[in-house]
Amino acid sequence: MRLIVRLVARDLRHTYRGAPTPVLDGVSVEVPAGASAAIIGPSGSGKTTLLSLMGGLLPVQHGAAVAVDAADREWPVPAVASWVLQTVSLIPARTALDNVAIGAFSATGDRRVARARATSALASVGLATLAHSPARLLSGGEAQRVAIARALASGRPVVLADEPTGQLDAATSAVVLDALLGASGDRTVIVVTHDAEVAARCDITLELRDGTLRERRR
Ligand SMILES: Nc1ncnc2c1ncn2[C@@H]1O[C@H](COP(=O)(O)OP(=O)(O)OP(=O)(O)O)[C@@H](O)[C@H]1O
Repeated sequence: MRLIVRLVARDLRHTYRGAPTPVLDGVSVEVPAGASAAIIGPSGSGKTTLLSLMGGLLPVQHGAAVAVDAADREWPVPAVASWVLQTVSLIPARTALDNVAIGAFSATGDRRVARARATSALASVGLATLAHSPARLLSGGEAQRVAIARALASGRPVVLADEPTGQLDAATSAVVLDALLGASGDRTVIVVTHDAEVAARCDITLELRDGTLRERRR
C-alpha cells in the first residue's frame, strides 16, 4: 500500500548565527495528506528557511517537523520527501528518461522498475515525446518538468519545491504547475513561491510575516 503522509511543524523557531532576531518565531502548521500548500511572504521573511526546516535541510533549533502517516506513525521528512528546486540540475548528456529514472532507481534499486516508473512520470508531465532527448537540448520549462517527473518517479509521498517556476514565463509556469500539482494525487506538496498565481492553485496558503505564519484554506 502506498504511504500517504501529512506534514506537521510544531513551534518552529530559528535564529541564524549573529542575527539579532529570529527569522521564525514559533511557527506551527499542518498540511493534510494529499494537500498542496504555498508558502508566501516578502523577500527575507523566512520562506526558504521554513521549507528547509520542514524538509530536514536545516537542523531544527526549537520545535519539531515530521511527517505523520494514516496510522499516526511519525517519519523523518527527509526519508519521505523529494525536492524540486528553482535551478534544475540534470545530467546534460543523458536523456530525459535516464535523468528521471535516477530518482526511481535510488528508491527501488531495480533498473526495470525505475525505467517503467520514469516512463510513466514523464508522460504525466507531458514529456513522453522527449524521453530520449539529451537533457542539454531541453528548454528551461521542459527541464523543470523533468525535475518534477524525477520527484514523482521516486515514489516518495512528499514533494518540496522552492520557487519551481521562478525562472519561467507565465505560460511555461502554468504547464510546470500542472505537472507539480495535477500529478500530485496522493502526494503532499509544499511550494515556496513569490507568484500569486502559484499560491492560488494550492489548497492552502501559508503567509510568513515578522516570523509568524498566517494560514488560509480554500
Ligand atoms: N545561512 C544563513 N545565514 C544567515 N542568515 C541567513 C541565512 N539564510 C538566510 N538568512 C537570512 O534569513 C532571512 C530569511 O531568509 P530566507 O531565505 O528564508 O527568506 P525568503 O523568504 O525565502 O527570501 P527570498 O524570498 O528572498 O528568497 C533573510 O534575512 C536572510 O538574509
